[in-house]
Amino acid sequence: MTTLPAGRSGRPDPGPALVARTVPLDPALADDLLALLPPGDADVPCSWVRRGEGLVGWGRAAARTAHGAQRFADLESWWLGLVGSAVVRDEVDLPGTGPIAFGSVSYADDSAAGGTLVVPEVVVGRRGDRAWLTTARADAAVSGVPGPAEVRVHPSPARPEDVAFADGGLPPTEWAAAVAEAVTRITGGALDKVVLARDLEVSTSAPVDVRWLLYRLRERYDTTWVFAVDGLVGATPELLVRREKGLVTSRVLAGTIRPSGDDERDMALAASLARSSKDLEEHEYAVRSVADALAPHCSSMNVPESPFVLHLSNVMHLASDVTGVLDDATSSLTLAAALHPSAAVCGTPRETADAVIAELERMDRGRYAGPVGWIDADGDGEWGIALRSGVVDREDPSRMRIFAGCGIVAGSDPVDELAESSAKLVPMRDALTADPLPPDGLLS
Ligand SMILES: C=C(O[C@@H]1C=C(C(=O)O)C=C[C@H]1O)C(=O)O
Repeated sequence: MTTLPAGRSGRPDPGPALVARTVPLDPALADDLLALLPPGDADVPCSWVRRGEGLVGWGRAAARTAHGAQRFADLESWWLGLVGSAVVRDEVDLPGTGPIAFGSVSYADDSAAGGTLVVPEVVVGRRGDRAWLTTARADAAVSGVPGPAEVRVHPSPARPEDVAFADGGLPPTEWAAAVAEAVTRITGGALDKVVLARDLEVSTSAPVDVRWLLYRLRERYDTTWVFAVDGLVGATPELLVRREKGLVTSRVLAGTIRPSGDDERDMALAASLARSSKDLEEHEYAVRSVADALAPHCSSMNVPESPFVLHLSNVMHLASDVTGVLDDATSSLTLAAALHPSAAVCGTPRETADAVIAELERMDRGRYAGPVGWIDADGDGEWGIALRSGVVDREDPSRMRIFAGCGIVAGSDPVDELAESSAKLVPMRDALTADPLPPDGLLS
C-alpha cells in the first residue's frame, strides 16, 4: 500500500485534493475490459487496451487542457501537483495502479486541439492474471465512491448508420501532387524525409458511439494499442515510449507495404520490405530520431541494427524495438515530449520537415500523430503515437475526421503513397462501416 504525502510546493494549484483508492478485482470481472465502458458522450470512454490487457476508464474526477509549445510541461506540472497533494490508498501497487491520467496531445505546437489529461472516476486495469479497480474523486466530501458493483458488462453499442466519407483538407489528387512536390524538395537537397498526412470527413446519422469503434478495432487489430481519450479513438501499432520501473521501450515503425492476402506471396513481400533500400532508409531516420532523443535520459541503450517485419491485417511495417535503462527521473509524459515528433510522423531534419508539413498538408493534424496514452503517480506510463485514428467532432458528434500519413523519401512514388495512405485508413473506415467479423475474428 502506498500513501503519498500531501502538499508539494511550487506547483500550480490543482484544485481540491484528489482521493484515489485501488483495490484488487476478480480477474473474471475484467475479462473484457471494453465491455465495462458505460454508454455516454464521445469524451467519456478512456481506453488503452492491447491483447485483453491494459486500462479502461470513465467519468471525470479531474482534467486539464493546455495549448502551445509549453503544453507538455503545463500538463506535467499539473499532474505532479495533483498527485503530490493526493490521498492515495493503493492495495495492488503495479504500474498503472493508484491514480492515473489518460492523455492525448496535439501534433503541432500551434494546434487549436492542444493537449488534455483526464483522470477518470473509475479505472479498471488488467495485467496478466491480475486485475484492479481504481476510483478517484477530486472532492473528498463526496460520498458514495463507486465500488466493484459498478464494474459490469454493458450491452453492445449500436453501430453507426448511414456513414458517408468526403475529402478532407486535400482531395486525393492534390495530396498526391503535394507528395510529388515533397519528393522534388528532397531530391533538391532541402531535406531527407517528410511525413505527409491526409484526412477524410465522416458523417453519420447519429452521434458516433466510440465504444463501437473500439470493439471493432480490437476485433481486427488485437496486437495494436486500442485507445480512446476525449473523443480521439484509434488502434496504433506504434509505441512512442513505455516507462516502467526504470526501463524505457519504444517501438519505431517506418517503411510500409500492403499485404496481398496470399500467405506465400506476403512472405516474399515481407522479405522484399526487409531488403528495400528506400524503406530501410526511411526506417533508419525514424530509429535514429528516437535513439537520439532517449540517449540523454539513459545510462545504456539497445538499438537494434536491423528491423523486423510487423504484420497487421491492413499493412506490414519495418519495426525496431529500442530499449534503455533510465538514469534520471523523467516521467513517461516528458519522455514522450522529448521524442515527439519522431521522424516516423515528422521527418528529417525535424524543423525543415515540420515547415514542409505545415506548407504542403494544408490541414491541422489536431491530436492525430501526437502522443496518446496514460501516466501514473510514479511517472510510469505508456504513450503511443495516435495513428490509424479519428476524432469525434465536439460540436457535432455525428461527424468525425479520420487520418493517415506516409513517410516520403527521395524514392517515393506519389501514386504508391496514395495507395499506402488508403491502406492506413482501412482500420477506421472498416470500424465505421464494415459488417461484424466472424466470431473467430479472422479475415475472410
Ligand atoms: C503516419 C502514419 O504512419 C507512420 C508512417 C509509416 C510509413 O510511412 O511507412 C509507418 C508507420 C508510421 O510510423 C500513419 O499511419 O498515419
